[in-house]
Amino acid sequence: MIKPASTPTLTPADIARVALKRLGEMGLPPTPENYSRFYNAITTIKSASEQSEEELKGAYRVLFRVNDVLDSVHDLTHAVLAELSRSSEEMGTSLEALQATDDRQVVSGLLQHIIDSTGQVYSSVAASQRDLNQLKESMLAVQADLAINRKTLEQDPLTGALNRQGFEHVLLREVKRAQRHGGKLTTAVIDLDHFRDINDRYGRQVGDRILTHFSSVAKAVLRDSDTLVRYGGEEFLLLLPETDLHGAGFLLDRLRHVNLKTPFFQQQQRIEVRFSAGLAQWRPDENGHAMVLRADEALNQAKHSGRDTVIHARLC
Ligand SMILES: Nc1nc2c(ncn2[C@@H]2O[C@H](COP(=O)(O)OP(=O)(O)OP(=O)(O)O)[C@@H](O)[C@H]2O)c(=O)[nH]1
Repeated sequence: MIKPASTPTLTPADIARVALKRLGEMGLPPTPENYSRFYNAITTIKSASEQSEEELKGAYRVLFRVNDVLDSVHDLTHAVLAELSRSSEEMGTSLEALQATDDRQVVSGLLQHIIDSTGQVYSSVAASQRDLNQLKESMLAVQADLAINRKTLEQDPLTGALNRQGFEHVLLREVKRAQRHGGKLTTAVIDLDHFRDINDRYGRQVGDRILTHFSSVAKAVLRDSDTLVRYGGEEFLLLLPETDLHGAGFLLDRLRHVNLKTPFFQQQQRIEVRFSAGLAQWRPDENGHAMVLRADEALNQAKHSGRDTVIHARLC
């Protein structure tokens, strides 16, 4: 069931409430320092200190390889230029000598020398072209590594959905796009209901598989242009370009319907998971994070009004 949110705008107290909820989820005491850490977590890209050792190792491996390839390109172009300059000097000297003599034998010797020099330049450029082709292949391999690294950095390993860091990029891109084209953009923050009970009853491993199952169901109802994010433990976020509140409400109804029709089964036992959600449509006077906070606040209201429901944050 869809109900309008009762509070049209977010007050600082609303933001603080959302912040405190996030701090609680992270197990942090609500000190001012932690409050700003929360804010950073939601508004900025993960800092290097928060990246895992593996992520950093991968990033450094790629950087070293890029460095090696660039060094090789530098050495190669330097060698080609030196060779060209030497040959051009030699040919210049031969030409001068050619102009200064009428002796057929000397002319013939000088012409042969020019032909040899041209041949050397040709083979050295041909060798450099082969080397450059090899370097191009190395660069393509580095590019593939970068794509894998980026995936590792921006994807949630459990569900394959985007993580928060990946979401930051998509959010920025989609808000810019909506600004440029006067387009619509809506976000949904979705939280599975009573997930603690599921973990307690069936164990955390089953809980993990239910999270993966839910994200597959969500992916199945989304359009290619929509984005699914694992926003927190049992919390997901949808970013829906070219969609208004009405369309997003329709989509969440479909998600609810498909989710109930395709429950998770554990040893032939049906485990039904329901969800609450908050929806907010981007306003031209706000940034993407403000929209997400409004959706988060609407989600809070959905939880307080008994769960298994979707609340729309007011557009104005
Ligand atoms: N299995 C599993 N559980 C997780 C993961 N991340 C968070 N959780 C669990 O999700 C539960 C969230 O509990 P609560 O914040 O109390 O929320 P809830 O039980 O869903 O209750 P409401 O949101 O109020 O409906 C906790 O038990 C977390 O341990 C995860 O990656 N895997």
